[in-house]
Amino acid sequence: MKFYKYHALGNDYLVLAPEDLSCPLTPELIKVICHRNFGIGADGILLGPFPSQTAQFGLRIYNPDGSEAEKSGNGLRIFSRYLWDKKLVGEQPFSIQTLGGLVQSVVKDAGKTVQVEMGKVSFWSDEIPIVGDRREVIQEEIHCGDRTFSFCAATIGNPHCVISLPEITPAIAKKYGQLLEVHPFFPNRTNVQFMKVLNRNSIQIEIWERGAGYTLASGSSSSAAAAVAHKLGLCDSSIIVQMPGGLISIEINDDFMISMRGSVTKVAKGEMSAELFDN
Ligand SMILES: N[C@@H](CCC[C@H](N)C(=O)O)C(=O)O
Repeated sequence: MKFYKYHALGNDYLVLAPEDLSCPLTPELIKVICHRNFGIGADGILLGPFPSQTAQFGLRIYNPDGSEAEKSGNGLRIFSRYLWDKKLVGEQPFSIQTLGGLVQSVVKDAGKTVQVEMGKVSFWSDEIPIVGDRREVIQEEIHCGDRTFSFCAATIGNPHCVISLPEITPAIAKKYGQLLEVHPFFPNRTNVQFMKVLNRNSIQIEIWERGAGYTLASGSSSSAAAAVAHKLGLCDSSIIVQMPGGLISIEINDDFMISMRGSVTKVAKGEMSAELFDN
């Protein structure tokens, strides 16, 4: 089975074309393919393009635990670059349908940069989803292990839990991220971001991704964390998000529509061995 590998700031994805699948992409198969020792290794799989009734291209996004994600910012930049590499798109904007909604994408700088109109961030509990009465989830308390955090919840198609702290570390994201991902507040689990506001136009985040664990960067996490910083009045509408893997630029309009811009790097193309699927 043919595969293409890309990374967006160290968040790595495999792109598989539906017509290249030699068997159904089951959760078990996804786990093996994404495994860093027993497979190729990836933070997720992008399966597409599919025909779509509403967009030029349809995309399915899978986490390395085999679950399906509604949206992925880095995944969308990577998939856009893949479409550009395949000469299916050029310099003009194009649309992609995900389970988490329709986005507009444009490839720039000879494929090195992609800008995605990611859609709208909502803080409404029923849209995220998060348990309890319908409300915008802003600075509520959540108990987790030996800590109680103040958090905001948001969705940009996929769910996010954003915690603002004076200092953040990878260790904090790893220790509490895995507990918050499966916290009973979030019926569909959640992505988690620990955020440090640096100034009116920049934040730093550490990320724990639903279904993937600790990652070096995330586009939907950048969008959600920047939207929270803006909603809380801590940042303006143009925000640089610093992550261990690098920087993403976020622009937020008055309706919390998000424009995300960042780099993509092509890593490899190859052929998976049938032996990989033996067990
Ligand atoms: N890496 C992604 C997010 C991928 C999906 C996420 N793990 C989820 O389950 O929602 C990004 O760049 O946004």
